[in-house]
Amino acid sequence: MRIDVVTIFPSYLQPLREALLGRAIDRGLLEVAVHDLRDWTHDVHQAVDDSPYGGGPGMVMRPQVWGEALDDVLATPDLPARLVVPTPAGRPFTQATAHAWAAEERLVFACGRYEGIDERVLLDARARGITVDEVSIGDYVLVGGEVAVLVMVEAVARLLPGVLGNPRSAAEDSFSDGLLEGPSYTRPEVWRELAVPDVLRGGNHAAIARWRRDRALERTRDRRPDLLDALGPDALDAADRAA
Ligand SMILES: N#Cc1c(-c2ccc3cc[nH]c3c2)n[nH]c1N
Repeated sequence: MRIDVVTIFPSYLQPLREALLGRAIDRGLLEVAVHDLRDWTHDVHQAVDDSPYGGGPGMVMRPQVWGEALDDVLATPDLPARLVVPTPAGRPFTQATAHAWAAEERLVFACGRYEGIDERVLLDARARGITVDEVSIGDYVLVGGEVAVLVMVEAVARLLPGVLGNPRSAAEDSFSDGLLEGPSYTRPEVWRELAVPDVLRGGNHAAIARWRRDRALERTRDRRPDLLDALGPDALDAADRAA
């Protein structure tokens, strides 16, 4: 997968080259290119924003600069691409989104700042046949799109074949079966007088699977009842309903 990020703060994306993702890049599983939006300005001040039509607080990012940047970035390399624009006004970015995007050849992320990007940039891209996704990583407001891109790139990249050491991790993590993951334990057996649940040390794999499912159901019921509602009535069997 090829990922391009356009931003006025390229250094914000440096964490993508650390740890697991850095190793995935080094192994050629992922290609990441970060572009400084100011490279497409032509004035001495390298202006990327201007006052909003209609008034209001803050500034809006100029369409000319974004248009030229996306023209170049989307054309090189010329791969089928999905343009992703993080925004608090976007559709929710979920694990399902991450799975869908993991199948893409290329993702191009446009990081807004200030009050966002002039709407015509998105309209123009769509008019030229580019798939444009306006997405939000949560119901809170950030200062710019860069942090959201870090979140989304990590969520997508970890699903790419070979990136995670154990592919079962992605298959069994939270949301994979519609539920939150239950609690995890490791050695020692007892720590500060707190013992690991006996079932996990017993070796009965069916009992362990049942216990883990029950803990996941309890946690989901307690913290995210909306996920249970989304599962629908047939998703839970009698044992689940008894949990
Ligand atoms: N995704 C996302 C966001 C944002 C966000 C994204 C882009 C910009 C550009 C200026 N301010 C921004 C906030 N805030 N909260 C979210 N869940």
